[in-house]
Amino acid sequence: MTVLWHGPVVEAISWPSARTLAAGAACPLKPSSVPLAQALGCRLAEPLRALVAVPGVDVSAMDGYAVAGAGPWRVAGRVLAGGVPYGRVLDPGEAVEVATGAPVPVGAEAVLAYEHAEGGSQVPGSQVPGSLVHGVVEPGKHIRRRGEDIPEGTVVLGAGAVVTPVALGLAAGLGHDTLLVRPRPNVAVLVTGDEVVDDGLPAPGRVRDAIGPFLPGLVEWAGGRVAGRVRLPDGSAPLRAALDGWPALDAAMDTVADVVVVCGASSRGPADHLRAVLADLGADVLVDGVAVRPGHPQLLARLPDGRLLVGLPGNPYAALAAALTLLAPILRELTGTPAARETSALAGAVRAHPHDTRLVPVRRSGRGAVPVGHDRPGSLWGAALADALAVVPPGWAGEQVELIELPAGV
Ligand SMILES: Nc1nc2c(c(=O)[nH]1)N[C@H]1C(S)=C(S)[C@@H](COP(=O)(O)OP(=O)(O)OC[C@H]3O[C@@H](n4cnc5c(N)ncnc54)[C@H](O)[C@@H]3O)O[C@H]1N2
Ligand code: MOO
Repeated sequence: MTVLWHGPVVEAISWPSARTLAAGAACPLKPSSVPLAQALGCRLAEPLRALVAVPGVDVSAMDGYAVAGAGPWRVAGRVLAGGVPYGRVLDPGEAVEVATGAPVPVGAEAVLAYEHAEGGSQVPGSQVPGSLVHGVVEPGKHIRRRGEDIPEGTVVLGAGAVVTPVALGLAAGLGHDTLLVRPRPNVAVLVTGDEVVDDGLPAPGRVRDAIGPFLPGLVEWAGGRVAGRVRLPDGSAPLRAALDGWPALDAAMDTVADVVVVCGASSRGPADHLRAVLADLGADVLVDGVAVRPGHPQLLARLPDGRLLVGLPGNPYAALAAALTLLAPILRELTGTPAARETSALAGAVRAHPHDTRLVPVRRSGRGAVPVGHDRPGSLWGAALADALAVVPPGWAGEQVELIELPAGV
């Protein structure tokens, strides 16, 4: 809740300084070894190597006959993928019926696919041993040699690569059960405000929580995960209890939070208790107000145990702007993710602020970034229409602007 402020005015830092300071306040989390499925979306903390060669032995690439020497070939046996390998060296003039992926016998020089063989059985796999097959083969045809796709020990992905669904499949194929990754930072979310309700139509004087619902997706997109969300009534005691009782918060989330986010209570009214509680706890306030619109009353503090706290304003669009200014750079730094920078011309009328950076919702187009409007601090409408926020510096005179990407849907 915001009420009139009668205290001293604190100088807000510039928007670029706030973002740099936030990134600088975090250090990459210690790498940890996790089962494959849990590594999805994380970044590799070490290069991914092939623990085995692919294929692991010489195998057939086709269903047919592994043959030695010139034809015709007398069929001497059959090997299926996963079956018992053929026990002896194939002599010239001999063939072994093989399935795709089955190891070819030592001595085999090529594989004759069923459809190119004559004299063999019309029903694959039902070849009468001792019968003759005819055909034309090129040396080495349809045999995948050991290590031909990926030699053992090869680095297939570098440290820092994102573990995508495909990378998980690759890692499994190369024999990995676990991966050493930068873990996803755990974020605890505290939503304050007596007027804030979680479901249904808000009664007069109430508002629906519009910040709690966008944070999990935003946090995930920036490399972290929301490990728990706690609703707090207004007042310093509940906030103090939640932050002072951080171990209790960890226990409630069943994990250790790396970052805590407080929604609302960030402004300067006597009823906005975050600063007082932080002072009381002995926290080190690193950012206290940023010269940006919207999102002015955002806050970054280091708690006495070293963990970081981000204070987001209660107005939802202001909260989004603040989350992209302070929270996203912290999460990227914790996961060792380099920041991507994009610039664009602005295709539409935008008025710069004399002192503050403006974050303007835009849609990228061939003509440049087009402002979509509907950008009042209390409304997420414009940001929902947009795919990026344009960073319009104070006094901007029409030059290219930086774009901050907005989290896309999945
Ligand atoms: N005297 C001053 N007053 C205000 C200043 C200032 O510098 N001096 N800054 C204004 C700005 S800018 C913002 S933004 C807000 C931030 O206020 P708080 O962070 O303290 O948040 P509240 O006062 O609790 O709420 C503001 C507004 O947002 C609504 N709200 C709160 N939480 C949620 C939520 N989870 N989902 C949706 N809407 C929420 C709340 O009902 C209020 O309408 O302070 C200005 N005042
Ligand atoms: O953070 Mo406030 O938007 O700047 O309304």
